[in-house]
Amino acid sequence: MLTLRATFSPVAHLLPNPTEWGIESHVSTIAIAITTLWLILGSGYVLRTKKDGNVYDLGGIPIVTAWTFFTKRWDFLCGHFANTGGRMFRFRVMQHRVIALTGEQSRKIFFNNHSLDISEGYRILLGGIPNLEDIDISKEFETKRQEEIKRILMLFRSDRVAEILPTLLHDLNQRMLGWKKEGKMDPFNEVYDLVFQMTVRLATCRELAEDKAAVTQLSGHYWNLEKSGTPVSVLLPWFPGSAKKRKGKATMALYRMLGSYVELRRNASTPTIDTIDHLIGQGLSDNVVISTIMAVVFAGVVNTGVNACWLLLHLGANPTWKARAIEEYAALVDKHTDTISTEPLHKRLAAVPISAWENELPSIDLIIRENVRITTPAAALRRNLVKEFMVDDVVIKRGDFLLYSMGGLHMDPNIYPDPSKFDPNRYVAGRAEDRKEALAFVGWGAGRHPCAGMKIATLELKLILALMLLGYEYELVDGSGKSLESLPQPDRNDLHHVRCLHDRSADGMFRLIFVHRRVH
Ligand code: HEM
Repeated sequence: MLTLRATFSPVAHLLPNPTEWGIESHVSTIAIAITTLWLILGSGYVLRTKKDGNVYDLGGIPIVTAWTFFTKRWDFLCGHFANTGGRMFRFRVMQHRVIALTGEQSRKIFFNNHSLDISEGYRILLGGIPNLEDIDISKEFETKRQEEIKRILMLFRSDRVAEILPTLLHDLNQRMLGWKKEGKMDPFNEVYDLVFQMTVRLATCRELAEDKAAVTQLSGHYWNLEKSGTPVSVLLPWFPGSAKKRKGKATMALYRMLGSYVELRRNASTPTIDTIDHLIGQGLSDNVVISTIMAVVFAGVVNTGVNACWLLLHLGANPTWKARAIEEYAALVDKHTDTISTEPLHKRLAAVPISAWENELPSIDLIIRENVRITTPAAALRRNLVKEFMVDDVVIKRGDFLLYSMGGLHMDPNIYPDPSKFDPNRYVAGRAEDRKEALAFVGWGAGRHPCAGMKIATLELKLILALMLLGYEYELVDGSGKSLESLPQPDRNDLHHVRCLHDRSADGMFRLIFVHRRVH
């Protein structure tokens, strides 16, 4: 008679035979326990973290080891660098090998090596950016990256930005009027909305930017896509789960929506200075126009949103720097506009020339630099697409992925003492902490891929800050309305919003909100 033992499982022969239930079953149970323990200890030994020359191979079952890389990236990097004594380490994301670099020499290679591709790194390891294969027109979208970067730089040339400046300020003012004269707000929602509005104005056309419902709809598709990079969708990209479907749907919805505005502008009788018209005017196909808009939106919204929020938070918690910033803005307005003007603030700010915004706000430049340092996300990603090379005697094969923890660099106490402290004076002559090592500050990228939006993002931040500091009084309070004693740290695992650590207190209320009162 066949029993349960008649299977091909290697542990099946250890299973108790129901007909022999009794003393023998105890023996078998013990045998199972011993085998399981042996398997756990054995696999733990085989899969343990091992040093191989100058690099550590992370142990464990690859999918399990890599899981927190997707769910808690900051903790993943800090934890493994702590365990390896700050040395380079390797792990697997499915079939891919990922090497986490550290140190000055590796950093120089990471940011400068010509074999390393930036798009592939983010496309495969991040997932939450539009994968144009999802809408099956990838070939048409394969425009060369360099051409795209050139187009983006051209879009934000000073003369174009000067023309659009009054409209940007008008948009911000309109949105801020929605906050009422005084009240409370969650900066991580409201300030993000300001940034999204500016991005739409900068990247598309008037018909879209001035239709609030359409901007909200676009923002919904954007966030659906941004958040679709779940561990399952990245680790198992072929798995037809809800994240994959959501991503495909959001990509299609974004593409269709932007496409309808490109068509609208293509059929318009008179061209305007708006971005879509500018791109159409260069003879580009609809798909290239749409991919350029998407590149601007995806490169810009999160980074600029995070920085706009945290600038206001840091200044809210640092009265000395806030007072200095207000003084600098007031001097700018006095110098460039009519001092007895009764025009509303946003109109007076619109009269300040771009060159003054760029060159006459030195303290605010320090404040922004410090803010970018503290909020820089966990890691930059690359893929070696060309030929094998070495980093610190470790072979980087063709196809390998590399990551560099920009956040770790910016929080390194050997470079930036007391790194969590908001201290814009770190950069002034005499201290110059950001020059202690090569590329010690990478908040705007470095080497082969510096941020193509640095100038426009800095201007956006300065505009929001000017309207908030000159137009409002605000303070930071907790959910029960009490002034905050100290500013919580940014949650660097939260790649989308970088909200505060422990954002909600035990009673579910936000730990941090703004109480604001409009004064101008
Ligand atoms: C405060 C806001 C911003 C910050 C802190 C920021 C930061 C960065 C950083 C650190 C990189 C380098 C990433 C890497 O090396 O892997 C980068 C690249 C880039 N950024 Fe920004 N960025 C901001 C806003 C923007 C905006 C508004 C745009 C769009 C106009 C933009 C466009 C780009 C592009 C296109 C690249 C890639 C450049 C290349 O591939 O060569 N960024 N940014």
